[in-house]
Order: sequence, then structure tokens, then C-alpha cells
Amino acid sequence: MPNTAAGEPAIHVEGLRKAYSGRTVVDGVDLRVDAGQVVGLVGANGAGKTTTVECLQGLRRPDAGRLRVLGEDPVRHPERVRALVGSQLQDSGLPDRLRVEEAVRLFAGPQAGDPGPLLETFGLGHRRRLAFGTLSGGERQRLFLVLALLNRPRLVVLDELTQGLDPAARRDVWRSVARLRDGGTTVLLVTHELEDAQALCDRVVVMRDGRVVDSGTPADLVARHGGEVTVRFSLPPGRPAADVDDLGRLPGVTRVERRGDAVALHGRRPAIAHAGAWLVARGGEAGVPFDLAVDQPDLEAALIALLDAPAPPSAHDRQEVA
Ligand SMILES: Nc1ncnc2c1ncn2[C@@H]1O[C@H](COP(=O)(O)OP(=O)(O)OP(=O)(O)O)[C@@H](O)[C@H]1O
Repeated sequence: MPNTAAGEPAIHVEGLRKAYSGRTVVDGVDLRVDAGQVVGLVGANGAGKTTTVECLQGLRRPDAGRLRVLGEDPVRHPERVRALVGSQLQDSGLPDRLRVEEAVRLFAGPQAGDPGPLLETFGLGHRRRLAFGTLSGGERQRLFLVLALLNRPRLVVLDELTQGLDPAARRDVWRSVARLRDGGTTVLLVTHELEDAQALCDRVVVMRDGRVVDSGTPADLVARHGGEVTVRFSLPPGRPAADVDDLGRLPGVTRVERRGDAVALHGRRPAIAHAGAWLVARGGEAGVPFDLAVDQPDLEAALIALLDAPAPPSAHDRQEVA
């Protein structure tokens, strides 16, 4: 059993580089995932996310970099890492006729516990005898989670966790991942579903063209890249223009738009609180407009801004310039 020293991250990658046929697709990635965290890896198509997690799981050999996964080196001991990490299968991963209980037997290693409680936890206890091909999309995803967790891994890699699920099934799977985190399992989530990332992740790492362009909590990323908030409301008819000038001077407000009685304040997050305080101070509780609303940027807005920004030069370009 490998020992991760106390405080040692579950995943620690420095300078990971990988090329296919001379084309660099992972270009000096650093990544740290602390034990017990849920970390999302997001980015455009072809950014190098899957290649990165395949290198981490000992499924691909990197060209350069220092990698430690649960205290093991996936380059020197890929088989040890594969035995420690739970991975989620893709949808085509099981034959249609295989029953749930047969799949569980097939995937159980020496470390596996009794699968019964796991199947119950993921709502599949009463589905054991059903063939994989007859399960709904949500049940399939939950079965993949059961199989990823069967051998009691301390780290699970989940790729496109909720792809194709309806909103109820997606929330079901979210609850399952939250339970995993509560139980101390470390989760690396590769996803294009930013709602998943926002709901589940302690930290999100954004990749573009083979490199990490930023990382942080979803809230940090939104604050850094999401752009302005907008506070909208209607003033009571006949409110003097001077009032609106006042609004423009509130801390955090950068711009005021007024069309008739409809007002939109744009600015940084503190503008929300100051606009609320201003409204209460002017009219008391009764003066708070019935249509008061706040538009806040989300992780999607932050990601679009990050991925649209001009690309910094790659390591390759930098070498050519030097
Ligand atoms: N086995 C391979 N041989 C050659 N090129 C590959 C191979 N696997 C991936 N690539 C290329 O490497 C680049 C990075 O692919 P990768 O799958 O790691 O990106 P990704 O961020 O996971 O993309 P997506 O979000 O589309 O799944 C892509 O341009 C892809 O076409």
C-alpha cells in the first residue's frame, strides 16, 4: 500500500508534456489536487484534458514532467496507479446483455467490499438483475460510478459525468458525487458541463491549447473573468433625475442606464449591496421595487472570457523567439 505523507497532494504534476506525432498537445501542465477535494478540469475541445488524465492514470507515457498520484509515479509504476485509481467507463464500455450484478462481479478486485451497500447508495439495489442495455441513461451513469468506486479507491477520475442526463438524473449524480467527497474520496472531474463544475468542484482548472490558463474556486474564476454584474429595477414613476445621478456614484457602480422608469446598474459585485442599501434608505422596505433583479456572471461567462482572450505564446514559440 503506497503511503501519501500527511499533507501530500493526491495528484501533483509539474511540467507535464505530451506530443502526438511531433504535435505538442500538453505543453508544460502543472496540476495539484489536494486529498479530499473535487477538482474540475475544463477547457475547449482538444485542450489536452483527456491526455493529461490518461498520463496521470498511467494509460499514456508523457514525454516530460514529474507526476505523483497517491504517492506513486504513474510513469515508472503505471500498474500500481491503475490499481489505486477508480475510473469511470464511457457509455460503450459494457455489453448490453451484461447484468448489473455480473458487471459488478467482473470489476471487483481483491480490495472490493460488499457491493450491496454501494448499489443501494446509488439507487441500483433493485436493478441488479437487469441487463445493462435496459438501464436508463441516469442508471448507466450511476452504474459506472459504482464500478469506479467498487475497489474503494482514494481517487476517482470522472470524465463527462452527466453527459446526456436529464436534469433530475443529473442532480441525482451530483448528490452521489457530493456523498463521495463527504466520505473523503478525491475526485478529478473532466467536463464540459460547467453547471457540474460550479455545483461540485472545490477548484476548477482551465486548460487551453495544452496549458493551464487559470485555476481557482468557481467563485474566484467568476470574479476574475466573469465580467460585470447588473442590478435591474424600476423607479416609482416621476422619480427625479438627480436620484439616478446618485446611483452612478455608488461604490462599485461603473455605468447606469435608464429607459423610462427602468434602471440598470452595471458594475462590480459590491454594487449589488450598495444598490440594495440605497433603495432601502430611499423608500424603506416598501420602497424596494417589486421587479428588483440581479444578473450575475457564471462560470460559463468566465470560461468564455478566458478562452476568448488572446493566447499567450506557447513554450515552443518562446524557444523560437529566444
Ligand atoms: N492518440 C492520439 N493520437 C494523435 N492525436 C491525438 C490522440 N489523442 C488525442 N489527440 C489529439 O490531441 C489533442 C488533445 O486531445 P485530448 O483528447 O487530450 O483533448 P481534450 O481536452 O480532452 O478534448 P475534448 O474536450 O474534445 O475531449 C487533440 O487535438 C486530439 O485530436
